[in-house]
Amino acid sequence: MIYTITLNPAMDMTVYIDVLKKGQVNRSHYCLMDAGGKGINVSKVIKALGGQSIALGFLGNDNKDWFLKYLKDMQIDFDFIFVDGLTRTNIKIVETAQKVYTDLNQNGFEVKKKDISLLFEKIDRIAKTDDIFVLSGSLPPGADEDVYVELIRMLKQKGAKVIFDADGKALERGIIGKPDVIKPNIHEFKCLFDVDENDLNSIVNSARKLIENGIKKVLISMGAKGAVFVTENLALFAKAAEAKVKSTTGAGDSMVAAISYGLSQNMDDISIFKLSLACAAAKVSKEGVKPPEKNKIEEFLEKTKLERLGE
Ligand SMILES: Nc1ncnc2c1ncn2[C@@H]1O[C@H](COP(=O)(O)OP(=O)(O)O)[C@@H](O)[C@H]1O
Ligand SMILES: O=P(O)(O)OC[C@H]1O[C@](O)(COP(=O)(O)O)[C@@H](O)[C@@H]1O
Repeated sequence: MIYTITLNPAMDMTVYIDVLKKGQVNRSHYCLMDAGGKGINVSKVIKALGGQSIALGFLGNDNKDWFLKYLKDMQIDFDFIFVDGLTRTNIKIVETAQKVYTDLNQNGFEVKKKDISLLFEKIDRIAKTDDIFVLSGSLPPGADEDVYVELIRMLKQKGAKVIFDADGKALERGIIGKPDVIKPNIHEFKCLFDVDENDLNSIVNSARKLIENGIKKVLISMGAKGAVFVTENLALFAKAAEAKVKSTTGAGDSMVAAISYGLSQNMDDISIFKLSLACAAAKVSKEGVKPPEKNKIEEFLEKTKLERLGE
């Protein structure tokens, strides 16, 4: 089974506006609301691919009804721990004139020690050998910065596979637990290594250091510039597919969904990378944080071209 863990979910409000004028009253001509947060988006795209996952993590008690209905309508299974307060609302501003995408993410509800204990107990109870766990997104206030490394160690001890996607300190600490796969975007990767984002070889060399330390696969996404995938035996690059971009939110999560689905289907690394690129391209073609359709993913899959690096 694939489990996604979202410790800091979000209601994503995507606001479409021609141009955002700072310091003025702005009026949006179109607005969409989606249940989001990294693992939740991963679960949505796994569903679109025809797979199954269970969404775990925390959810705020005060606005849980809307969130749960959204997931039920999408036929996504979940088993959350409810905490005091509201699940945050994250605002995604799409400026249609210049195609500028701006995110305004909140901190989120505060979790208590007892919430964290319940999470560890639940995961300890659930996790079995060969399960796939996706751990992704920011840590909510109150969560110790070592929560991810501890979860990863526990899951690996049980023989589960771990895919990890986080930012800043959470990423820095989390990789100490040696997750099987990580998917930083280039900005997150640059917090780990001082690389020149235009020099693909320097990115590959740095990713190899993580592989030497026990991480098996590293996918570095680079927005509109494409992505690099490094494993023990491979280093690949692909340009981003030409897509009519309607929202970039959830593009990275779609790649994580493709990796977890691919691993669950025993796909080889090349197929996993291609599927990641196709899912991301199909996602950016959708408005708000709606998951892509399977036929769109398949269309992009046919067009995906890879280049080998470092040979
Ligand atoms: N503006 C864009 N145009 C085309 N593809 C994009 C665009 N933004 C993202 N993508 C695709 O989505 C992938 C993930 O996007 P990225 O922004 O790097 O991840 P994250 O959402 O984690 O920050 C990219 O590698 C690319 O394939
Ligand atoms: O937990 P964080 O880092 O604040 O990120 C949460 C945000 O990221 C998203 O999961 C989108 O992530 P990506 O664009 O990186 O795929 C949103 O749904 C959510 O608002």
